[in-house]
Amino acid sequence: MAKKGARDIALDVLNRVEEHKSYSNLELRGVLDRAQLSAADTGLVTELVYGTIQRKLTLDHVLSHFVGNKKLQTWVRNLLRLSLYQIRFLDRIPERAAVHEAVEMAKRRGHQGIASMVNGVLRNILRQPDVWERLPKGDRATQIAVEHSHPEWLVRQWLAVYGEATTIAICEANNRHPHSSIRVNSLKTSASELLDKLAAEETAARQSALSPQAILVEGGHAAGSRLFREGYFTIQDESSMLVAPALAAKPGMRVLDACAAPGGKTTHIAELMENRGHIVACDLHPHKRDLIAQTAKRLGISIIEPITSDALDLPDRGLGTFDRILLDAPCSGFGVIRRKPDLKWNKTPEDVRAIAQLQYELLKALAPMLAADGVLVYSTCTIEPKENQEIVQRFIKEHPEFVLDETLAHDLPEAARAHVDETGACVQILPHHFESDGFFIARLKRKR
Ligand SMILES: C[S@@+](CC[C@H](N)C(=O)[O-])C[C@H]1O[C@@H](n2cnc3c(N)ncnc32)[C@H](O)[C@@H]1O
Repeated sequence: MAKKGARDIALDVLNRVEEHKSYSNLELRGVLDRAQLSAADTGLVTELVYGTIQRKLTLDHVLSHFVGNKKLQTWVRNLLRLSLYQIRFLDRIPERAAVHEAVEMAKRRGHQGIASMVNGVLRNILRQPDVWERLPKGDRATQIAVEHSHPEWLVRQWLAVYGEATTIAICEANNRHPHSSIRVNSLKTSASELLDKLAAEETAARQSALSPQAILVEGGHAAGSRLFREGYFTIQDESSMLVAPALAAKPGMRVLDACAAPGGKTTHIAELMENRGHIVACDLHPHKRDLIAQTAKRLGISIIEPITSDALDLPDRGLGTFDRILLDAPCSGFGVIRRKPDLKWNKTPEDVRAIAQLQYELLKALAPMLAADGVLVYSTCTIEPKENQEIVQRFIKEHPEFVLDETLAHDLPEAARAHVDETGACVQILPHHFESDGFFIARLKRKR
């Protein structure tokens, strides 16, 4: 059988994601592992899958003018979306090539009738480029949702919280390519030394504007490199690198990281503690315990004790109190839509309500484990106030022994300080601020 090309493989992934309601990153990884493509084709398949999912609503809106209410088979709809994505959003693929390829794929997978329909629809769209500017009937929320391809309920929610300009900026940032960033292992090297080492290996890299510990790298192959294997760095988003400094843990302290896997922040905390003290790193899922242990070993860290437990049960495990507690809570993930485009289509307002309830329960359960004068950091990779500011405000109200720590800015890098809110204790990074993940961090203190 002839080897499948990049577009065929991308179409297979899109079909599987839709038919099995599965995650595109998992489907993609499985297919790419088996297909053994060149680096260029791997990049193209990834771009086609993520891009088509990311822009789905815009593509469907344009298609609706040409196919009306016609019921299309899943693969035919996905083929049209995939081809339109290339035509509209990828400069490097000539329009004719995209149409030709789509027609050939339709012939191979279906029959001449489907191929003619695909040909007709795509050529009609090419003849009417102004169709991309035709907004749907409805209010601004409907229009922004279609133009920037986000679910309408989410756009409505963001409009109410952030206003129109910021909502559009968030949506646009979500549709751009994420940077790849790495965190320098300060136990082993410095940012400038690592930049030299990367240059010697001809990896294009530059210092991040957000975090002094972050380096932006081109290409996304960092995990396969010798420097990674030897523990010089960790792959982590720049915004996520603000959390460990916010905890302000000092060498020798006892620290609890309650939702720790895969250990990105736990290992960062250990590096800032100069690998002195003790960190209990808890996660619900037994298989994730090994991930934390492996990462710690690779980085040369010995102070992390990974454990498996529901964080809600931790107070009953006789662990004593801690000087610092991090709750990097499970969340809707709406700050990382750039990396996981399926998220925005799969999550519902009910999911947000349910996860907010769990977040509050976790915070409440961990509170008694913090020593007097201790610091608790609550963080999420979402931009939903229901999972962020509202949780923290409710917690403070119901726990008079805690206060918001208004000195958070002291422990944040200069660039992030402008985004600390009026309480002085919370920071919300939005995806367009630094082209990094949307992240929320709050710092609370237990009174003496
Ligand atoms: C946002 S992720 C943590 C990321 C991690 N802090 C890092 O920086 O690598 C949330 C984690 O919480 C875990 N989790 C979810 N519910 C939990 C619970 N009830 N108790 C403990 N861990 C939980 C998930 O398995 C997931 O690994």
